[in-house]
Amino acid sequence: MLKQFFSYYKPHKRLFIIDFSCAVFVAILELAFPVAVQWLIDELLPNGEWDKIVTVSILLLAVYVLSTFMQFIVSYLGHKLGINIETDMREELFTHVQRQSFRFFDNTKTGHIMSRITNDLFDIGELAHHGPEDFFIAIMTFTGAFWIMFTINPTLAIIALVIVPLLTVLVTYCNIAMNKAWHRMYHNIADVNARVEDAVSGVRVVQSFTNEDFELNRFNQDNGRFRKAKIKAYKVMAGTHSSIYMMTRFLTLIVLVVGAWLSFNGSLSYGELVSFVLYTNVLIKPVDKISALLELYPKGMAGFRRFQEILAKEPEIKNDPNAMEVDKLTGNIRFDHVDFSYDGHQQVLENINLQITPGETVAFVGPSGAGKTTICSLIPRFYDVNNGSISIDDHDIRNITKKSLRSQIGIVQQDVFLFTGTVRENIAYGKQNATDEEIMLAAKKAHLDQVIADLPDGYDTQIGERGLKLSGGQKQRMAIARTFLKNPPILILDEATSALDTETERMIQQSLDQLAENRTTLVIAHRLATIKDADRVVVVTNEGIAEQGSYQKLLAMDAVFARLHKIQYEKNED
Ligand SMILES: Nc1ncnc2c1ncn2[C@@H]1O[C@H](COP(=O)(O)OP(=O)(O)OP(=O)(O)O)[C@@H](O)[C@H]1O
Repeated sequence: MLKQFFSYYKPHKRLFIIDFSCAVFVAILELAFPVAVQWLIDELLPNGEWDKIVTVSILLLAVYVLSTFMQFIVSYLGHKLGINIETDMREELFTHVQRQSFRFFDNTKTGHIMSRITNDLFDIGELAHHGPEDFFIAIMTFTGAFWIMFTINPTLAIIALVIVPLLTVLVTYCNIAMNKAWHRMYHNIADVNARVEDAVSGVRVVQSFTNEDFELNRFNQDNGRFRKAKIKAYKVMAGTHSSIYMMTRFLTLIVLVVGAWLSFNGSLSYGELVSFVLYTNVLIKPVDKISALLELYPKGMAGFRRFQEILAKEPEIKNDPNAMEVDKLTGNIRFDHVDFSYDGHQQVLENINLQITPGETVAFVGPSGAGKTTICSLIPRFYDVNNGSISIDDHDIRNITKKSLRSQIGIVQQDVFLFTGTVRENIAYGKQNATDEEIMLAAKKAHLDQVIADLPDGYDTQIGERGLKLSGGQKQRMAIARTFLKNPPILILDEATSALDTETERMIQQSLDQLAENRTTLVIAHRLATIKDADRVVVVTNEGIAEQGSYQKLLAMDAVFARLHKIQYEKNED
């Protein structure tokens, strides 16, 4: 995992080298300071060489100004390196998530994805900045300080070193405990995010059921679990820091007492004693750094592991290496012995055979849950069939690139999703490089031009998050307009005309009829009145395709369709 982690430094090698070199320079200066102090006390002070003392002090001042500048560079460039790596990872993750198939989103909570794209990556960025730099500098200063201490007085240096194995055991133990604690905490914050996402996007349902207290209760449970996990993580962290603090102070004390005794016996000069105590502090600093890394490393690595987990999930629907681009399909769709299951256990479609000719309008009707939407979801390869095949214009859709296949299919759903932005941007979603004229023409065809003219800023009106400032009918017309703009040869209309008043429905139906002209159209409709003019009606039941034919023919057959028809018209008469 570390190897994978370091591969993210590659594009920022130069930045890393500059940052790292400055950090090394700062560390060397730190090692040099006690030597200068020792020289000052033992050589210059007893001989009263004031001019030299002043020169050395000025030199030290210059060195410290330079060191401060280097510190600035280390801090600035180091963080820049961290944020660059974080940005790269975020882009990679976002691209990867965008490539995922529907099944991934069926099984992954949005809040969890958000958590990984924001919180996790923030900690990874911090680790990317501090991790290798602090680690190497800590090792360097530690060995440097120890080596100098050893040359001053080997006995005292070895006494000081005794603390190292103790610290190693402590550090390892804490590392394991903190790793666990942070991992748990990350899992819990992802749950909180998922809960917030649910409650906020579903706030209208929550409020209409006056279920605010219920939601608060569920939120509090997740939030409470997160609080508990975080407190535990901080407790482990506080224990780690204070144990390390105690050990390092204890070390200073030992060095001072033993050093004083050696000095009393004449084997250590005053300058050496002072320099030794100063070096003990230099020796302790890396331990402090490592203990800070102790906090960062498990956090960052826990985030990185979760980041890798998502990246390891290969998109289920992939392009075949030999997949071809299609330019203009005519819309000759064929289902050949198609079986499909969402979960691999429960069969949703079994042995479906269907042939749709170019330009034909086929309506799918049948009881709820029979698989009408599923049939239509297989055509743009939102899911792949388990057995059999689907072909368009005699090409198996698995041999066509996903992008070119989907560019040939337009989908208008009942539950229209619009993006935060203007009317213009939302219509243009159907064709990124559309001209204003094309956008206006599409709006006109969708009977939306008058509505837009009445909006305060016309095409530049902000429609609110997910189009909240528009009515249901207006949203649907926006979806129709952007499909007009896309101009695909194949059209899927998923219950596009339900839940609207008669006038709006009539208008939308007109737009849809116009949209369907010269295209192969699949309509999933519950309201039989809207499909009277369909070329063919396909009745889907839990057993598969029960019957198909023209509206009138199916009525005359007096079987499933006639029964559905009867139920619906009796209901309407009621
Ligand atoms: N994403 C999914 N994951 C798992 N099961 C699903 C998924 N979507 C639908 N199903 C199941 O597949 C079956 C067929 O659903 P589908 O939505 O295709 O039916 P439908 O005929 O379009 O129903 P409706 O008329 O109510 O929209 C149902 O049992 C449904 O629970």
